[in-house]
Amino acid sequence: MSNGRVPFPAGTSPPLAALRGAGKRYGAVAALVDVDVDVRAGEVLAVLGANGAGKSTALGLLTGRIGADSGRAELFGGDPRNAVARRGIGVMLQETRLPDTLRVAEHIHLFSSYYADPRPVAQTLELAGLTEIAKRPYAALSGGQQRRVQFALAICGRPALLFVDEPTVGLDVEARRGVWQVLRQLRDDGAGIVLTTHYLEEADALADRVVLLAGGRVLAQDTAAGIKSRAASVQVRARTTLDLAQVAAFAEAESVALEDGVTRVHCRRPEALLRRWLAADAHLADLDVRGLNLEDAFVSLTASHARATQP
Ligand SMILES: Nc1ncnc2c1ncn2[C@@H]1O[C@H](COP(=O)(O)OP(=O)(O)OP(=O)(O)O)[C@@H](O)[C@H]1O
Repeated sequence: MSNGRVPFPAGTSPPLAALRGAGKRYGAVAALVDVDVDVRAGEVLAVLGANGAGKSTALGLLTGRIGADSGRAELFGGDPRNAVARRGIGVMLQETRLPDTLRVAEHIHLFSSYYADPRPVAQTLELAGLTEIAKRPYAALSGGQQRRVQFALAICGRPALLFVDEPTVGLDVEARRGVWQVLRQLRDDGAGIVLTTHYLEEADALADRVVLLAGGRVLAQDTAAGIKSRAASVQVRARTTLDLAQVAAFAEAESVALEDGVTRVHCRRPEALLRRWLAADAHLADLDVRGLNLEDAFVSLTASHARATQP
């Protein structure tokens, strides 16, 4: 265990940060409604949801950037708006403006100086894959390289709790895998990590737990495997002469989509669906039935939520 933190048996450590019945409105928009979430040491919590679901608002409350209208946010047992509590966190936001003229290593030196026990700068550079470009001015970096600098600034202080908002957008495959590896290493060293991402493959690869938000509410909070099992359990794909509306009208169909000429249906009772589909289409072809990955589960759960909340 590094960083001098005391290990707790899994599931028993007090949360590093939490939302307790938290709500936030922007005028008529309820960005978050009665949200309960916590994140513990040694886990990656992925906060998932469609655009506008409330992910950034949840991160804003947990990091003290915005205040809750109802309920509360906690950081290390205190108020996240307290600057002392915030010293224990590292944050990588979606958009960050940094002085263009400073060089990569200078940025990291400067940020490290804000923390009580920062990592050696050379180690931060190495972890973020920046060693070769440490002397380059920030303005001379590509978008992906600038994103890696922002990641370096979030981890340079050895934070007990790290917030990373879409950390791998714009990164090439190798850099993305590098960030995943560092996040896993920090988690294994005992840090808590809150990750938001639209790459569900990324959440599947990294998350110990997933919070799925829709319309500002928690739709599901579970392990990735648990989320998958809550969703419709099977995906059926086939080429069909029926149009999408005809397939969507099948009683068993939870959600339907057309991709490259293949119709995809999420359902709980594939046998019943198939009997109906085969009876309706004598030319059904290229049939494929399989379990859901996290992306399929996300689509299925959010589609059921949207149907349930339609006026
Ligand atoms: N400063 C603001 N003023 C007004 N409305 C806001 C503000 N910030 C967020 N909202 C609204 O609150 C809701 C939740 O927004 P939020 O940014 O938390 O969603 P998100 O899940 O992070 O979305 P995305 O995936 O697009 O980043 C949205 O309807 C958004 O338009």
